[in-house]
Formats: sequence, C-alpha cells, structure tokens
Amino acid sequence: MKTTGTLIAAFGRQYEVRTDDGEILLCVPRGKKSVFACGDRVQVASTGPGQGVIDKLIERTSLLYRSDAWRQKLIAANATQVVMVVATEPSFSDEFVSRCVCAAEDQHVKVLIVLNKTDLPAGLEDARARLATFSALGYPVLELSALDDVEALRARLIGETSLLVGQSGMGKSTLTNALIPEARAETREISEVLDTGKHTTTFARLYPLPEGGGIIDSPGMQTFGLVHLSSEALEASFPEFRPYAGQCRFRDCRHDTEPGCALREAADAGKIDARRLRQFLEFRAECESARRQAQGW
Ligand SMILES: Nc1nc2c(ncn2[C@@H]2O[C@H](COP(=O)(O)OP(=O)(O)OP(=O)(O)O)[C@@H](O)[C@H]2O)c(=O)[nH]1
Ligand SMILES: [Zn+2]
Repeated sequence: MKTTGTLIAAFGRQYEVRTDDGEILLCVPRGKKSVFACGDRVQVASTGPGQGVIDKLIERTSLLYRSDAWRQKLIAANATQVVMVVATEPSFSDEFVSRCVCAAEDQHVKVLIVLNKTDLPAGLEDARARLATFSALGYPVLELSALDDVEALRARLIGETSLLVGQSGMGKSTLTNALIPEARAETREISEVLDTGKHTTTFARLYPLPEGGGIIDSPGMQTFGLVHLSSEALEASFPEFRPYAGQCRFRDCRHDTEPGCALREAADAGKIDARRLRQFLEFRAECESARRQAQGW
C-alpha cells in the first residue's frame, strides 16, 4: 500500500516516517543513492508492520545543509524558518550566526535569533552588542530563558516549520523540551536504542506542535560550511550588499582590493558592517579553496 508522509527522523540510512494517516513507519530508501532529510515529504510503501520503503521524494520547498570540501550534510527539508539559538554563556560565535543566516537567505527561509539564558546576566550585554549587527539587518532577536518561560517563542512558531540550530551548549534541547514535553522522553528512548549513552542530540528530529507547524531539532554543531554556495549565491545571501549591486567600478569586482569598490566604500563610510564584509570575503575564500581541493587541484 502506498501513501504519503513526512520524514520525522533521520539516523544514518534509516528514516522514521509519519504517514498522513498518523502511522509511524521505520523506512529505508529504495534507491541506494537517495538521501533524505528530516522534514522531507515522501511517498512510502509499507512492507510489514511498522516498516516501509521510501519510493519517491516530493519536491522540496527548501533544503538546509552544510558542507565542506568532501561532504554535504543535509540538515532539514521544507523548513520555513531557521531559529538560531545563541546564549549569554558559553559565548557564541557571531561568525557561526552569519553562516547560518547565509544558508537561510540562500533558501529564502526566514530567520529568528533566540538569545537564551538571559537569567545569566554576566554575558548579557556582550551578547546583545554582538547581536545588534543582526537586528540592524532586520533579523528579529528574541530574548528568553529556556528554564523560565518559552511562550514568546512558541507564539513565533505557530504554522511554521522551524529548524533549531545552534552551537553545542546553547540550550537547544532544553528549549525543545520546554516547548514539547514529550520530546524529553523520546530523546532518551532513542539514545538508549542507539546506545550513545549521552543525552546530547545526535540526529535531527521533527516534532509537530499542537498549535500547528513543527520544530526540527538538529545536532549541536561547531562549524557550518557553506561550500555548496557558489560565490554569486554567497554574495546574494548578504542582504545588506544588495543595494550596492552593480555599483563597483569594475563589473567583475571581487570587493577585495579593486579600486572603486562600492561595498568597501560603504563599509569605510559605516553604511554596512565592515566585519560582515570581512566575513563574506573569508567565507568566499574558504568555499573557493574547498572547491579546488574537491576537484583535486
Ligand atoms: N541558566 C540557564 N541554563 C540553561 C538555559 N537553557 C539551557 N541551560 C543549560 O545549558 C546547558 C546546555 O543546554 P542543552 O539544552 O543541553 O544545550 P544544547 O544546545 O542542546 O546542546 P547539545 O545537546 O550539545 O546540542 C544545560 O546545562 C542546560 O541546563 C537557560 O535558559 N538558563
Ligand atoms: Zn566591489
């Protein structure tokens, strides 16, 4: 019997699919090479009680992934919003935030930044100052404490499929558990099955929200490679650069050392954040070098 469903967890080559009738099937893909991501809509055929094969991928509206020279790692499909979790402590990397924002912009997915652990005041002012760059670009920043009250966040999740991303230790799991109490039990069960023996998130899982929409919790990560973005796509994922498109003296300006570069002039005049321009140049250099490595140059 064939039916459609949503891929709600991905562990290795095994996938958990919730059919549109609400049945949970543990599935393997039919094609050897097919790779799916949490959030994918798929056609499945059941092959036995609680089991099935994935026959077909239904076209994605968005795909978030990270990549280096050798690997691409799918994180989530069909997300409509990326929720970046940062905290007052441990200190977060604003470069990591920029990278996630690029991945989201590239896929035309909304961004929400959550500053967690506001109950710990020591790092609060510093965190706010570093997030000011992003709020100035129009990305909303929501302050909260996952241990205290997550209702303001819940309100921003209704009707969205939100991917939660963050460096390890920012409190993603704590947030997920506060939003979805049954997540706690499930996380523990699965880590026992996989015998990881620890409670950190090791794979992505989609939790439906009672109010509509869902959240995808992803493993904590320390890097977020953007090698899959071409230099043009990377540039387009910095929204503050857009007003300067085509304004450099040279049409093929790389915004690096060329005279008459509109972006560098804008940065010197304080119209765009010089640090973000530096990040763009760094990300691009990293991507170009990784692509050369991958091609064996
Ligand atoms: N004081 C305070 N501590 C928090 C808050 N949220 C989370 N924590 C603590 O921060 C630590 C890390 O939280 P986790 O939820 O495990 O972090 P995570 O981002 O899921 O980390 P990974 O599982 O490694 O990806 C835990 O000790 C939490 O209890 C908060 O709002 N305030
Ligand atoms: Zn330029």
